[in-house]
Amino acid sequence: MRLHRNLVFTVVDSIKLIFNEGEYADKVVQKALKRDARWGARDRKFVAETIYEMVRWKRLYNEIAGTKSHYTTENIWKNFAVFAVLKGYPLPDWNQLQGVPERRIKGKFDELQKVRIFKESIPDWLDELGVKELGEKHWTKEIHELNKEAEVILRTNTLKTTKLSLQKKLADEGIETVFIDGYKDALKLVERANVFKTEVFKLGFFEVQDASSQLVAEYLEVKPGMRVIDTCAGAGGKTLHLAALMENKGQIIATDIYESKLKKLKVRTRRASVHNVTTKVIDSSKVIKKMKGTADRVLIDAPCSGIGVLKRNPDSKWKLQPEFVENIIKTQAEILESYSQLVKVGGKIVYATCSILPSENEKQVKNFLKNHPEFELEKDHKVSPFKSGYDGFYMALMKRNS
Ligand SMILES: C[S@@+](CC[C@H](N)C(=O)[O-])C[C@H]1O[C@@H](n2cnc3c(N)ncnc32)[C@H](O)[C@@H]1O
Repeated sequence: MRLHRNLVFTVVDSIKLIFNEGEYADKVVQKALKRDARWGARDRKFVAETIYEMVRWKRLYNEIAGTKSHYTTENIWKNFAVFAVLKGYPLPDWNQLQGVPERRIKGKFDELQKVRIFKESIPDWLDELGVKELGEKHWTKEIHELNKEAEVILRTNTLKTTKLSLQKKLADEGIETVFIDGYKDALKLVERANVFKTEVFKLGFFEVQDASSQLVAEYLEVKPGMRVIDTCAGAGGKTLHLAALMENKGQIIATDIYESKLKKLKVRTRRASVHNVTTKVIDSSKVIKKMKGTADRVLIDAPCSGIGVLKRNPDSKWKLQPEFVENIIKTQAEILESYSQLVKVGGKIVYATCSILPSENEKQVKNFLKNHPEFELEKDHKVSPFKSGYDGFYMALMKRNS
């Protein structure tokens, strides 16, 4: 296990882009991986994982290294030194790594394990919010889990193949996967790999989609031939799943306020051979008005804090602000109020988020039901990252009775 100069320099430059230029970690990682075509799988793995680790543990490393959050190149190297020492890399004889206090780093790390904001490397406000919403014991478990690296999960596109056949084809391309109990169409990668390069991806045989997220479309109880509105469709992760569950029969109207996302959705439908989706940009209140009371099923996959998916987006810990969470809670209530009206009498809606905060989840549903006696809650499901090992999600199925 040796540190290679060009890989570490790429990591340092990438951290600058994320923390000083405000770029998104996943985009920066993608760019970094294109830097040298000669890098092998192990080099690429080192670059991607080290960038994510340095983002995830920023506050912990800052505290150990005595660096401030605004980064000079010198400070990034100091944080990198903390990473290298804690991961057990022998330090090379480079100028940037002269005089690294290895014993002090290890001692400080042990000392900080007693303080949650440092141990779990989170901002004060997020820790306070987590404790307030979930209670200290529950929050401590969830945030610990949310700091682990996300596994790669695939959803079989049942319009094109079966899970077993997909597993065999991936194995032929050198990618080992396993089934996961309780997730009908999911395959889990045994080892991280770039699945987007495979032939089976190009053929539309699967989508990358976390296991918890795969529960949402199923929760809506769709059937072939139904008219379904996916109100916050984004780039269509759940739209594609709905289409597969509906066997491409019936109609799905995918809406969002961003046209750019719906364009990506269209590209994905073509690859997945999905034929029953039309898209509509919500650019005025008329779009919603026109569709009132017309749907058998409505999915409201609401915008949220994303606290349930911190594994996947560790930079959200630093980008998210308390004001954003307060505002998004108001937006969710408005969205639920307005889009629930799209369903017919006798039809059903699912309200879902990728958050674990009751304020964004069961409390929203409770408030909505208080003001809407025409709806009843059939069931709801909280997916705990700690208990499941996957993303944190919430979903509630409600029926419109009158
Ligand atoms: C959780 S994401 C959706 C993810 C998507 N359903 C999927 O499975 O890939 C929430 C989406 O809501 C959209 N959004 C935000 N405000 C909205 C609004 N007022 N009406 C409709 N969509 C909205 C965002 O653009 C974002 O794409």
